[in-house]
Amino acid sequence: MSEDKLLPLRQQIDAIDAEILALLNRRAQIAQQVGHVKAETDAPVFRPEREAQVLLKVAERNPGPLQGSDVQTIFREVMSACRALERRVTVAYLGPAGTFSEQAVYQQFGHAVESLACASIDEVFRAAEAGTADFGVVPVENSSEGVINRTLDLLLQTTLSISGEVAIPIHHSLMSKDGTMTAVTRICAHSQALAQCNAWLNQHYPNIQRQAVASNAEAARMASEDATVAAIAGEVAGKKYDLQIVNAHIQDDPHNRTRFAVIGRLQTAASGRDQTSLVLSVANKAGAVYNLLAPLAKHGVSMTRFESRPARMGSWEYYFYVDVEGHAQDEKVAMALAELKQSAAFFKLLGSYPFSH
Ligand SMILES: O=C(O)C(=O)C[C@]1(C(=O)O)C=C[C@@H](O)C=C1
Repeated sequence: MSEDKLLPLRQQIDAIDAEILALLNRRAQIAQQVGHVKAETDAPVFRPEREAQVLLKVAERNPGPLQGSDVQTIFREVMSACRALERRVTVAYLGPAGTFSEQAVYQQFGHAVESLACASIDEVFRAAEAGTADFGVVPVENSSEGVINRTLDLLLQTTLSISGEVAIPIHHSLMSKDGTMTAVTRICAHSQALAQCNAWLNQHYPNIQRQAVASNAEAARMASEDATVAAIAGEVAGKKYDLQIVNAHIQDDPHNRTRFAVIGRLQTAASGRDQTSLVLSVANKAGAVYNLLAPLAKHGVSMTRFESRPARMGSWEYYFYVDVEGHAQDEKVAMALAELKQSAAFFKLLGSYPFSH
């Protein structure tokens, strides 16, 4: 009988689990001591640069057979639980629960956090600015649909910094109460999700009405109460509202991803592999943008992202959202930024934080 063979293997697993448990609690005790040291100087509990270093190190050291990314998921939760012994941080996000924004919160902070669902991106900023939340998580850009304008506008005005970045794959599923489309007369989702699945919907359900609603989670809630509604949402939202999958992964771009910014009062220290975000504008004359960016090339700083937004002041002026490799305190980045600041009509450092791709 295979059970006879399983028993000794399970005994070995039990013994190893006891060792892991003892080690985890030893680690937690040290984290508590770290917490006391930090409390003496009112130092920040969440240290994104340190967590990024720990996660990088475990992936590098991992001998297998466990996959590096799975080991990182485990250690993210270990650090989250240890951090919660120091203090449980509160993180505001664009709700309701079950959205990809909530998933981004857990991807950055692990599950031992207090997550605070907000009704709008503005409210996430307000919660973090007012201190109701320690951090906020806001969507910045979707790989198929482009930038989230409201977030870019609010980053321009806020007193907060970007302290981290999370990119998560966005997989949409078509779901209904019974897992079929028999009774369905309406497909509901957030307008971005409808756009991201447009070609698939045209091909498979060209004659079913589509309706944009406030969020995919709201669509899932509607579908759970009404058999004539199907929702497009992530599977987390589907599970939350007990929906069945009609078709999984229906987004037109299989590599569809959304980047989220972690915003807070914290200025993240250098981790060794960092990125810096800034906003610039220049006077409207020929060659101005080219000249503006010259200091980056001069100091050998790579630009990883360049996005322009109209300044909305009547004239055709633009704000440029630029990401560069490195931390603002790295010597060559610091020199390049000082020169950029001198020549730009407007300069705002949004923050430096661990590189996450
Ligand atoms: O090293 C610290 O500063 C800690 O508080 C410990 C720890 C960890 O568990 O490793 C926990 C929280 C911080 O965000 C970083 C790391």
